[in-house]
Amino acid sequence: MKILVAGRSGQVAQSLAAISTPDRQFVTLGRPELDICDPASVEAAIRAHQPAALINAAAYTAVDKAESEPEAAFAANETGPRVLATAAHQAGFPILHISTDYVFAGDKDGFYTEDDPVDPQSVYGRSKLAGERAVAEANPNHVILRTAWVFSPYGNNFVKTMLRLAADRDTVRVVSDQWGSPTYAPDIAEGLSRVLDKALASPTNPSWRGIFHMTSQGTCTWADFAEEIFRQSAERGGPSAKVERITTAGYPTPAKRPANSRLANGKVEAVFGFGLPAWRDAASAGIQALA
Ligand SMILES: NC(=O)C1=CN([C@@H]2O[C@H](COP(=O)(O)OP(=O)(O)OC[C@H]3O[C@@H](n4cnc5c(N)ncnc54)[C@H](O)[C@@H]3O)[C@@H](O)[C@H]2O)C=CC1
Repeated sequence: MKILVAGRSGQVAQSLAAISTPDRQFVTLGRPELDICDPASVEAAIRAHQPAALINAAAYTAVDKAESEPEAAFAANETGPRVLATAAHQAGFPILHISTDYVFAGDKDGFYTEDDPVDPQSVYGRSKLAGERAVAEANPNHVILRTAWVFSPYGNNFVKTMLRLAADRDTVRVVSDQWGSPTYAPDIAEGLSRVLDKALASPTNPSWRGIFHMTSQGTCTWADFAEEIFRQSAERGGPSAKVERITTAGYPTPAKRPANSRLANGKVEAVFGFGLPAWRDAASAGIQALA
């Protein structure tokens, strides 16, 4: 069985490609042959591969750059998901779509559930929220999985940045007033595959449709995450640095980040019967893969 994955070079797309088996082949496609904003290229990919489902792992993820490029962000994060969901609906199969903690304002005291009101504070967050709505409108057969703080052996991410910085400095300044769950893209890929099991086995069951939160277990600040990365890296003889804890105000960025990105995972556990590993175990797997 083939599963079409939009986005070939991204962290989640490459993690899906890595767990392909002869029984479940994740066919990852990206530009130029598959542009999610171009209906003709999406329809051609579906005709060529005859997949059983579609996963959208493509997105515009440059959070700060999005503030000055809203059209590009909305094209990839709203138009593209609508094109994919429409094509999947016409072909009669489900779409799994990935979204983000940035749909929330980040000012809640406690974990965000799927029922909490959204209130994105950045262009990226607004474009991702528009994408969630576009997918839900275009294809009732959808699962939208919101995740956060993604890292992996692939592409650019926080773990790689910390290890690179530690290679040539003693101290790294990291914000310590934003909370979330560092989530390992290979764990997201396993989670998507578990979701697919149910979605494909009982395609008419409405309980698996809708929005779900899926992050690592446990929460921390970016500074905590950096300290754990350096502790584990040092244990393996890799680069390490001291973390200087700073506030968000001390590290101004064009896009506002949610102070609280803690997502409650109870719904995905109840409906799909799994949870992702704890973030420290995820960090360990990531550092081992990079070593
Ligand atoms: N990176 C993170 O920390 C987080 C990511 N997410 C979401 O997770 C999903 C996967 O993220 P990552 O794997 O980290 O993203 P990534 O930035 O590593 O990969 C995105 C991929 O999409 C491709 N792409 C962009 N526009 C395209 C188009 N028009 N046609 C085809 N491909 C296109 C890019 O070339 C890139 O390969 C995204 O939906 C993202 O919004 C959610 C929360 C946090």
